[in-house]
Amino acid sequence: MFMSTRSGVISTLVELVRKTLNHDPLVFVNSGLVVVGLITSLRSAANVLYTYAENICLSTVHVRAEDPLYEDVVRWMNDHAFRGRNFLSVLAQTNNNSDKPLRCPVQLDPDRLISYRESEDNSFLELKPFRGSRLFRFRQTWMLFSHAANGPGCFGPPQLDTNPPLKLQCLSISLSPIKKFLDEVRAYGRKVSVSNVTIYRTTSFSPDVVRWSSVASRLSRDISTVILDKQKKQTILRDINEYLHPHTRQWYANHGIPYRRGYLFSGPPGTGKTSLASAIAGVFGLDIYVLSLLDPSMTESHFSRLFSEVPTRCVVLLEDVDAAGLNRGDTEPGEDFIQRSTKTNTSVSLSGLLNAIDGVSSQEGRILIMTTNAPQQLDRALIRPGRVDVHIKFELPSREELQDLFLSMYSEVHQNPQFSPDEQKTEAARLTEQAVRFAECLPEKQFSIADIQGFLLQHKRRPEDACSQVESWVEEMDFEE
Ligand SMILES: Nc1ncnc2c1ncn2[C@@H]1O[C@H](COP(=O)(O)OP(=O)(O)OP(=O)(O)O)[C@@H](O)[C@H]1O
Repeated sequence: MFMSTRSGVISTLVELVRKTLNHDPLVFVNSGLVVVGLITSLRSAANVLYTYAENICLSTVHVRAEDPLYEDVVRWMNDHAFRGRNFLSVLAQTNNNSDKPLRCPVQLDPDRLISYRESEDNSFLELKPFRGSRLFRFRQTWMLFSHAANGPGCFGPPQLDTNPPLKLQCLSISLSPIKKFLDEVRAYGRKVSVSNVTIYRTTSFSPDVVRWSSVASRLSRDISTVILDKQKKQTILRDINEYLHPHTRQWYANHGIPYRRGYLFSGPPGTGKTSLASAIAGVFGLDIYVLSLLDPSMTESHFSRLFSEVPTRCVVLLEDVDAAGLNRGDTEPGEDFIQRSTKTNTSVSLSGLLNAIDGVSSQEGRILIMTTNAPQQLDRALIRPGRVDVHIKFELPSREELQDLFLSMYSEVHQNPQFSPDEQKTEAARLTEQAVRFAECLPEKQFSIADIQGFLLQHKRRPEDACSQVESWVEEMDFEE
């Protein structure tokens, strides 16, 4: 009964369409089926052809997200192949890294507060091509750049926080066109970031996936702005200079010694350990890879993998190594000390740390800098030669260092280009005299440079105020302690 009603409705509908269009509707249905079939067959044929071509005449190079090359390729594509082209799917981001100085609406007047809401903002909106495939031409060769959204077969919004690898392809039986492209990309990356230091930190994408990601690219700190005993500064610079020299690498290889060098920077907080590490990276044109043993997402296997994934020449900065509490504890003679650790604040064991530093998979050519406030708490195994080759002790500043800090803070005062050379000389002499006075008002080896810098920052442009108020600041600080 129900069946006969339904077939009745269908035949009425077919009759209606036939009368309206003057054609048999089944012809449309059949034609539609043929078109769909054709499209499906063409797509499968294209897929087969593509796979075939990929195997025999398409060169393909994959670039993993954690490799520094990834950033270089993306930067090159944005600055060249994507420039001036319209894209419908882009990643919008606020770029705060502009080096352009903020134009100030009015002259600085200490008694007049300025609201910047209405003023020019030096951050800008960047729209970057994000995911998808783009065909572009590099030196007469067509190349395909692909940046997948999600894994194959996934629907939904793209995962913005995970970076799948990049794919570069070109129609060639040799990899040489892509290799040339990558050489160009690297050279461009070096040119753009010549005076910058890129800082990489670990990012946890999931409990199993912890990767290096670049978190900042900054103008490198001038080594002369780091206040440290000249002898110590020279020692470390000479040592690193010699270590990085290509002949040294060969020397290590000839003598069968693993090509690695480690430095320990110890001293009270705020004395310049991290500042020196970043200035060193700037001097030698290296990037910094920061690792923390206290990172809750850091397991022992992540730690050793990340250590082995850093590039050949870079600074690996392991900050506050003492804070992890890694040491062997009190051991009986002959006891396997590495297994017996005292209570720690990290899931990386002492043996895991030692293995990462100089195990077989540890990267050669890198510079390891460990910083600590309490070197006496470090296990001897961690700081033995081979793991720590040079120990630089940072101290609270001496009188001479206090003067250096003062002069470095107010260097623009006498270098003012509006002064004649004679005026500059007079100003320089006055500043030196103020620096001596300032340093005499401060007790030696009591405050850290960070403390004193904090005070000087309150008088950025007025060295005479810093001189006249430093005594009361010392009294205040003594009282607080
Ligand atoms: N020796 C120094 N020369 C120049 N600036 C310094 C020096 N020491 C500290 N500072 C200033 O103090 C601040 C903190 O310095 P930094 O982070 O390098 O100290 P640190 O010794 O690494 O401290 P912590 O042990 O707490 O990590 C920075 O702004 C830095 O400019």
